[in-house]
Amino acid sequence: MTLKNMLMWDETLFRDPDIFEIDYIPDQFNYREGQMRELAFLLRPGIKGSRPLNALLKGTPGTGKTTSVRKIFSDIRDIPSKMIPIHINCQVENSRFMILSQIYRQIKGHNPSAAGNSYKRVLDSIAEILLAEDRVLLVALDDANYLLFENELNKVLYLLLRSHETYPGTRIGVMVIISDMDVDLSRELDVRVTSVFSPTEVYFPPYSHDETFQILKERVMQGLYPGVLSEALLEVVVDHTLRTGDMRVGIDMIKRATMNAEKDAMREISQEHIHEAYKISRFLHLKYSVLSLRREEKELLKILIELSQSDEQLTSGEVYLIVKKKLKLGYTVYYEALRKLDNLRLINLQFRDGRGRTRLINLRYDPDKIKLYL
Ligand SMILES: Nc1ncnc2c1ncn2[C@@H]1O[C@H](COP(=O)(O)OP(=O)(O)OP(=O)(O)O)[C@@H](O)[C@H]1O
Repeated sequence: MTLKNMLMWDETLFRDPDIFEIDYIPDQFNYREGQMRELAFLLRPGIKGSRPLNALLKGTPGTGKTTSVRKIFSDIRDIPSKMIPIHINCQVENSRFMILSQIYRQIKGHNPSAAGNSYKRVLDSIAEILLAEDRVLLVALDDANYLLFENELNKVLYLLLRSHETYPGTRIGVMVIISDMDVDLSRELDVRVTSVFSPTEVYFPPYSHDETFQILKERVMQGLYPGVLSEALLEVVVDHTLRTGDMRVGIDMIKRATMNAEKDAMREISQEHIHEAYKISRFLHLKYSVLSLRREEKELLKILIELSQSDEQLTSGEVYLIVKKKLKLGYTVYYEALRKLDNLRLINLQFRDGRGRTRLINLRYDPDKIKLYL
């Protein structure tokens, strides 16, 4: 095909490409009825104006937590309700000030005034609105594992859940969403928070083989023309998806495989198209984790990559000597950054027996792959 013909080519295998977008909310959302019911039960008091019950949603990435919350929030907005539901993506809004500003923005439709440049002022304004309008606030902290650094989760929960002490009459409920199953919140939260935060836990188990197959099949039927992806090859996609445990990988693979087939001007996806797609889609997690890092965390990761080229086992103590010189970070900030990389599963931090605080550091991905996103 000439380049011109390629640009003009308007045949597509996608019936609706939006179906495979990352923020698409599916109409068909099966296998999560139990969790949705439980959430509805917890939130129900908020509709009438009481404080909703707090919830902790747990489950590995891509098990439908965000989608469940978005669907319930959309239902709440459709009925007469005193509750204002606010969804916060903590990968993006990762400090107390940013979260409060985002809550304000979602309520008012614009930024807090420039004069309100402290979290306290923003919280004052939010409380004022809630009291004046007799509204209840429900805040979903999605991917709250990103707030486990620098004590942000404690700070945010403290402000939201104890707001009635500072602003009597305010009612705020919180949903904390965690996708890292190794996180033990009871160890992360301090007493001032746990004394007011005893959430009901709602668990999102990984999807089974059959569930994954049905969910992906539904997407294919909606998003692609008939015959583009055979059931046998869909099985291959399902196997890869189960291996990563994240439904997003399957959805992304189907999109990429279809684009690969289009590029070859084929009407059907082949095994090779899927194979090529998986090479990229399996790194979805890596990509989003690296993109969410702060500047100094990225710099630290670069140093770890550089040092990992030698055969020496990396230890936290030795790496610090280099980090101190190159990045001028204090030990606490450095150690927090290491912990974050470990939490995001970019590195593995392991205790070494009998050597005090020093830890062994191993990269979890091929350094060349990480570099692609740095
Ligand atoms: N039961 C389901 N039916 C249809 N699509 C689903 C279902 N569960 C998950 N998905 C799809 O899988 C993708 C990931 O789901 P979602 O973002 O809700 O997961 P999550 O548990 O919030 O992940 P993370 O912890 O990484 O934020 C989304 O594109 C969503 O539409």
